Amino acid sequence: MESAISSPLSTSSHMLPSPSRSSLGSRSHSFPSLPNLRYPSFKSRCFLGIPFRSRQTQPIRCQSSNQQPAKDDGFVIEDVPHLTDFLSNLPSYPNPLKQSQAYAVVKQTFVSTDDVVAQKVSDPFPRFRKREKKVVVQKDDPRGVHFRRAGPREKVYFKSDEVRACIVTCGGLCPGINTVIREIVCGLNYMYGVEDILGIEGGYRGFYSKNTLRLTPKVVNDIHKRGGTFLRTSRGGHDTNKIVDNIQDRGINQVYIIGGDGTQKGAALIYKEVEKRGLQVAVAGIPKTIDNDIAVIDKSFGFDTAVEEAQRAINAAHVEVESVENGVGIVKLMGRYSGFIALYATLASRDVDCCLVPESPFYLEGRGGLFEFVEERLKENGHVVIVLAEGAGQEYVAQEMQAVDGKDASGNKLLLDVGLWLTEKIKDHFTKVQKMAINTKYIDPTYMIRAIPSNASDNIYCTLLAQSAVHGAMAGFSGFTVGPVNSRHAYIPISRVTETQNTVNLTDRMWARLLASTNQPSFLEGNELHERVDKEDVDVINHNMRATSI
Ligand SMILES: Nc1ncnc2c1ncn2[C@@H]1O[C@H](COP(=O)(O)OP(=O)(O)OP(=O)(O)O)[C@@H](O)[C@H]1O
Ligand SMILES: O=P(O)(O)OC[C@H]1O[C@](O)(CO)[C@@H](O)[C@@H]1O
Ligand SMILES: [Mg+2]
Repeated sequence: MESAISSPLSTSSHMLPSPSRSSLGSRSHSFPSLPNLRYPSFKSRCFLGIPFRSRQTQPIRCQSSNQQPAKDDGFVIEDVPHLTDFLSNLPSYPNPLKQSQAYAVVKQTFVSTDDVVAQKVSDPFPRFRKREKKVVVQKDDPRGVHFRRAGPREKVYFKSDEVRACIVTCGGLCPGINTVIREIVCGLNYMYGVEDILGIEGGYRGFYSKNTLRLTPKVVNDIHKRGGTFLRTSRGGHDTNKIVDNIQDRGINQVYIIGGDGTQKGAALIYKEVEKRGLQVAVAGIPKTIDNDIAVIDKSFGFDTAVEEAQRAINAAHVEVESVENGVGIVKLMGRYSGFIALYATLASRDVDCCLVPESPFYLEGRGGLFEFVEERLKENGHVVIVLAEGAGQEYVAQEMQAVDGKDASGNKLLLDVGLWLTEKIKDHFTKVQKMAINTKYIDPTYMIRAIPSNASDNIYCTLLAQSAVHGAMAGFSGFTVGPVNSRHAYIPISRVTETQNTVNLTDRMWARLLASTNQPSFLEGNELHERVDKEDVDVINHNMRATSI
């Protein structure tokens, strides 16, 4: 029973009416406080009698009498909220999947409520223990941070015919959004018999400024073959109260939110407001970003597709510069604060001579600088291809352009065109300083790598994400994000995926692999430019770039 972990779940056969503004908004709810169950909770939940411990807190003993004595073995679970945390009498029902033909022959239809996913798979005593490292673990397993494993539960907290779900997509595009939309609709309908699914158009602002779309498996049948988002998207416009008012007004009780870090922050606020109002509304986040910078999860959907599409741009640059004398190809790829697309596209291609990412400051002049490297490669091969992430070298461009600090509607800093800047710099240097004729080709495929449908593996990944989100919402979890951790899908507290961003770790083997593959300079030793942008400056710049006005 789920309650072993989190809550005294009632199995009464009565269902609370679907929340509507009139039934819930006007009442003031005082739900009994459950001292060891509430969210943000990490403070005092128990797992098999062992208290969960957050990264920040010390273990706290569980108060219920039937729990085993606490043992501090460093096992930590970062759990997600459950509707029963604040709706203690919420009835549950047997999961209709039991009757579904899809799961009829599955050995273990339901995820064991004790299953958690280890954030890091590392055996602290590999020499002494003769056992396999496991990703999904149960009791007596090693210390470390764990998340609740995603998947269908034996009990659900919604009657299928009382579900009114909605889906919204926010932020920039990403291959696979339509697949996620499709699979949420089909998953709800085929697995749980849900028929009432609404599409919120045009991002968060669509909740309060647009009519909804009715989504059925038939309506979404083909959308995965198209790029973009069937529901359209926007930046800005997050107004928590207006959104939750609208959720209440429309009687929506499951909200699926597809979007990046900003969107997930918005989802956390929606969940908090829903909890404050005591609504039986499951809020599920599906993380999306082309930049692959979402913390905790292994990889974000659409990333592989984008890397694949980037090959075409790199290939074009290579063909162009190979065909002329002293050809210098420059390809700018997306990646605001993290250079994953540039890194992986470079590693995949083998035609790239040098990859520049925001995480690794580079410099142009002097020993070990980019100009020297370009010159060497031109002498050696007659051509050179540089791939750079759009966020790379922003500080240098800003210094020279004295640009005004522009922001988009969500408060994200608008980037300067580093590709154009670098092209001009290289041109200038070789023509004026080196007196050497070069042939530059600048390719900026920015939107082309994200405005396409997802490839086969991303499609499968999107399906898993969507189904995991549906299982989680039906099981009564809320305020969670879903995603693979160590290749197993898990329910992750939203704050864990928004508190930091994944960036390319320069001390990691992957960056070393790239350096080894391109044989480019690491730019660790620098001249004037490098010295000017010391670590402190880079930190300040990064901080400023991350700052949003919301
Ligand atoms: N801190 C925040 N709190 C509440 N809402 C936010 C916050 N940051 C962003 N949002 C809202 O989330 C939506 C999307 O945010 P944003 O434009 O930053 O894209 P994103 O979700 O980060 O996706 P990506 O950056 O990958 O394109 C916008 O509607 C914005 O208003
Ligand atoms: O031009 P738009 O649509 O605001 O999106 C651009 C940004 O969105 C992203 O794709 C995702 O954050 C970035 O890489 C890029 O800078
Ligand atoms: Mg973002």
